[in-house]
Amino acid sequence: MLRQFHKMHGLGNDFVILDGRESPLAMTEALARHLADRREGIGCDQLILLEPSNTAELRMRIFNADGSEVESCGNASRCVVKLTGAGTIETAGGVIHGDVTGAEVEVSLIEPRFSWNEIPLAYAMPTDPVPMGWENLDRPYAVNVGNPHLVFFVEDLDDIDIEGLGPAIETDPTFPERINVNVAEVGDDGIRLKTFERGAGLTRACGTGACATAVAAIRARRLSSPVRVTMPGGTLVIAWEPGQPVTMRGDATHVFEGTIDL
Ligand SMILES: N[C@@H](CCC[C@H](N)C(=O)O)C(=O)O
Repeated sequence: MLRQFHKMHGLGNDFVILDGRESPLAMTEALARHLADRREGIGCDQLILLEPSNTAELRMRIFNADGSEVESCGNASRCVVKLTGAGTIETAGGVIHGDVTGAEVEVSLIEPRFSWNEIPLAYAMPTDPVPMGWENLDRPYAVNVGNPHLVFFVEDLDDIDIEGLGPAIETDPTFPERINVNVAEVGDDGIRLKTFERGAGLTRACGTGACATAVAAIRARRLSSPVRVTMPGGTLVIAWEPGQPVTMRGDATHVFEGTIDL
């Protein structure tokens, strides 16, 4: 069965996007993993499947490169807004609102959540910060912006072996649904950030990670909104006021389209 796909990225966080709105596609963990494979498939950090929605203009399902289906993806939602023109997108993590503003795309995610059972954590404990540590990373802030994030603030981002520490933190039993791991350095110009993504590893940028990190910094009164978050792939501008959804603005790039035999 031949299917058309689009390859897009947001700041180097890359996606294969399949449109199942008119001809449905039964996605499995194994098929998602195969398509995401950079040697034997097309290659991406996340596979995105578009489907019809009863509550928004379309539904977006998100599969990490390891095949796991997850709730939200900030960079992919900007790409889907750019590709389809949709102003509302249903995800398992809530409805996302989007708007193209010149070369950039702005999306508004859900109102962030902070309770231990909303992250979720395995046990009742504080989340601002979580009283835990892993080697030279400790006392992270836990934030759910549709998907679960930990945010570690450090003095020097370049001192941290995030690829070495990421897997143990992501899969720690404290996080029953695993977790995305963000390491952030606050500076005069905003935040420098690296994210070890659940199910995908170190990526060049993570939109929900940038949102969770900016929200944690604003809550801790280290910065005020809007916040520039610079990742290896580029910069996003994140805005948030307590009690409101968090918004993100940045590039979304179409790379190519093609056909694959499934
Ligand atoms: N790259 C994404 C987040 C993708 C999902 C994440 N790895 C998870 O498992 O929750 C983004 O731009 O937000």
